[in-house]
Amino acid sequence: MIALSNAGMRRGQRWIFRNVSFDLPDGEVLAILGCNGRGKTTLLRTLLGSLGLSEGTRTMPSVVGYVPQAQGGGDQHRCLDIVMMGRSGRLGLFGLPGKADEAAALAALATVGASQFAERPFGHLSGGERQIVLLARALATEAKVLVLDEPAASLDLANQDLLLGVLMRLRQARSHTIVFTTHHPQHGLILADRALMMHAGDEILYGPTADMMTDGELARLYGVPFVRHTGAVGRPDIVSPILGQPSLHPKPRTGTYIGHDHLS
Ligand SMILES: Nc1ncnc2c1ncn2[C@@H]1O[C@H](COP(=O)(O)OP(=O)(O)OP(=O)(O)O)[C@@H](O)[C@H]1O
Repeated sequence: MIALSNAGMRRGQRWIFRNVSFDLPDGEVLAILGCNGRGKTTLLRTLLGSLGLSEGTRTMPSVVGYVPQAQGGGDQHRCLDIVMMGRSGRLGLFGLPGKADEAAALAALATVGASQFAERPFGHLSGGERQIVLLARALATEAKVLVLDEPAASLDLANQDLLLGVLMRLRQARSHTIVFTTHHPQHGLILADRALMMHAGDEILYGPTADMMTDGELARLYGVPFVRHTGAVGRPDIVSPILGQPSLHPKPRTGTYIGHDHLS
């Protein structure tokens, strides 16, 4: 089980989030939703332990597979090397990766459908391709908990489908406990057993996805009304068996980006 209890994180005088409590059973998937700047990445980083909590407690295993938001660099490293870095936690202090580690890294690349990238420099890949390779690195850790920060953010529809397919298979196998943040509500509906919704004013809702991610709650979260389609064949919005059921769309409206500066 992974958990936060009455967790809060403050930067200076400003609370980034407060009153966050959840306990996610082994093998389940949690989606974290909220508007830009609501504190999702900060929450993940406190869950990972790379940022300390200002209040409350966390329960996490020591080894976690982490997929960060889009990452640059890596011109000097083949994708295989990047994925092999996921093995470092399994090596001793001065240990060097061996054939078994290379085999595990190649298997992880195959799992995400990215074997063709093994010899290519990581820095030469597109943002979406890098995201897929970073998922392979997380799988290569053999950690039972995966934490993904907006994993589909820079992926085109085909690669979203690929990524969701991999995560769906992990979910079906119940082999991993998975936490991910997303701006795609339909990804939460497709994948997650539970949802944590970060509303304005430190209002946190947590529970089974079907109870949390209602049209009304989503509309309240994002400040836009939602229309839900449930798998009608031939609709232009139905793009794949995975992405298409169900799909959610904000009702068309005029206007531009809305900021959500909810914090004092
Ligand atoms: N190092 C920092 N110092 C001070 N404030 C920070 C720092 N990092 C993030 N913040 C602030 O914390 C708030 C939450 O940021 P965070 O990145 O966690 O939000 P988010 O929900 O992940 O946003 P997005 O959906 O846009 O990725 C933001 O207002 C941000 O400006």
